[in-house]
Amino acid sequence: MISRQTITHPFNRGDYVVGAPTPPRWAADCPPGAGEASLQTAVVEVPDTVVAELRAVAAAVHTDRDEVILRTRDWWAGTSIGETDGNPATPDAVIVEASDEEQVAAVVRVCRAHGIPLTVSAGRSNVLGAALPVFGGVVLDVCRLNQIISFDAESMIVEVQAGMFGDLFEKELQEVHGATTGHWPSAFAISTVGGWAACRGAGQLSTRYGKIEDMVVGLDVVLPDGSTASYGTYPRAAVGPDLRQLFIGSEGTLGVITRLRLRTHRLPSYATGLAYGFDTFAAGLDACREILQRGATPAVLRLYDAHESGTHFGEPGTNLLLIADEGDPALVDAAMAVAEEVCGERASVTLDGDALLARWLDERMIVGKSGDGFAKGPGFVADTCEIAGPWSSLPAIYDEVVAAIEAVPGTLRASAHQSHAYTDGACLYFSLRGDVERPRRREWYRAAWDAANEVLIRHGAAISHHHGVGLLRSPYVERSLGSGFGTWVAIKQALDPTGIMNPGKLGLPDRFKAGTADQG
Ligand SMILES: Cc1cc2nc3c(=O)[nH]c(=O)nc-3n(C[C@H](O)[C@H](O)[C@H](O)COP(=O)(O)OP(=O)(O)OC[C@H]3O[C@@H](n4cnc5c(N)ncnc54)[C@H](O)[C@@H]3O)c2cc1C
Repeated sequence: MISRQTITHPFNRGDYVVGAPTPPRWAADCPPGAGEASLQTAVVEVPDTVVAELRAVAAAVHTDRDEVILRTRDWWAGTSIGETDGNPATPDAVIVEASDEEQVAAVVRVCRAHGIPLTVSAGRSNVLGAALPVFGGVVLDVCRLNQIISFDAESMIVEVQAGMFGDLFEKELQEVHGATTGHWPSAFAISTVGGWAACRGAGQLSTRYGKIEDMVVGLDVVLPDGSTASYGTYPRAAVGPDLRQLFIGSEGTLGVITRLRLRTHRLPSYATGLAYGFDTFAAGLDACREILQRGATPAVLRLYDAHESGTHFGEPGTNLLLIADEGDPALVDAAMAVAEEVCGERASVTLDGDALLARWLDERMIVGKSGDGFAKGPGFVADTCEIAGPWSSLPAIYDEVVAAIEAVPGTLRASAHQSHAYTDGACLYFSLRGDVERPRRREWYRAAWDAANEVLIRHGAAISHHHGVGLLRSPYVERSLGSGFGTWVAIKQALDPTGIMNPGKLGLPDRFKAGTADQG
């Protein structure tokens, strides 16, 4: 029901490009700037002879500066800050489009042979600068790898190429095969299946269906040496560590994902919803914990703090919890009965679940809501920061992150909702907005992120739950991983000894010019 609605509801109100990257909102009024690069230093130029080699093996190659600017823009706030001042993020690169796995491998081999940085690019919907070629080189666009290859109806496994956009993928999966992945990131129509895996993403119904790492049965990867490896065709294994998980979340630093095998589910036709209000955010979190720990996994379990209850639902006086489930009626009704019992004991008010679910269903894929309710002056910046921690720490993390961001001069407001829940903890999705003198936007932005991450690292929380790291969170990775960081560096060195794959990202040391790229 909720999954079906995702492809039948007109979420595309003329603002998504179908089957190709959708430019970020601000780009509509922002032609390519002629100023200096804002996020690129120590550029590795691609010699004409190498461009010729690339033309010989790939579907298309683009070198025009304006085209490079337009084809590298992403949805990161840090990119928009420079671009909207006429300083393009990464104007110096060569864009290479590949249309099949052999072309991907050939492009990787050319880059490897010449020591040229290679950054994979798909929907460019990431909010971290993850696909920006901060050291120039080659940007490998994989959006032409866009077909469903096969569907195993008995095992309910779909095999799909990595560059297929989410809306087209699910439409075919639902209409032709009667199945769904249940993976509904808010940006599902402007992102690709490979991008979901590369960033370790989460959909809105993850409490029922899991995150993308729970859905991947197998994947094919072109490794940094240009060879191809295939990982996994089975539900579980005990043949050493799970190598599939190495590439899920690797953000293009370990190879190019070309194909994925995903588990799918029967399309549900039954769904129901409930909504409650709580006096405090902590009381709402406690209800979520109890629902999960009693064994219920309602697909939607979203708790909004008082600010977001007001801006998203017109209920400012409470902390609103929206609960909904879809699937076999026997299971859905049982899960909802548990939720009703738990909230009946803890909530201060019962709200109109049907009406609030209908409102959420109508608006859930509309992008850019974190800035809702604020006058957007020339120095306005809005962003989101999703994290995960155990239930025992979440109320303190919520209070302290909000306080830390709001203590940064120029902050208008920080707020949060709980969006993905587990038996042991949950994801808190913070929104931060600032309004400062225009030249101070980047300074405010980094100070707000630094302040939030100090709290997260002190509490041992995951500094990202599903957006990933990219350029934005790179400065925090070493402290966040602590004694495990050395393992991560060793894996990178083993798989990519020449360091060509997406340098400057995921907190890894890079050989091009360590630490010089402005990290937004
Ligand atoms: C408004 C909005 C809402 C969002 N909501 C959600 C949400 O609900 N849940 C969620 O998880 N995310 C969300 N995102 C973030 C974003 O959509 C995801 O991270 C998405 O998975 C990125 O996919 P993409 O195809 O756009 O990848 P890109 O942005 O093109 O790339 C992202 C990173 O993955 C790498 N990469 C991409 N494809 C491959 C590949 N085939 N092989 C190797 N590396 C690759 C790139 O090099 C880069 O490092 C949202 C973004 C926006 C703008």
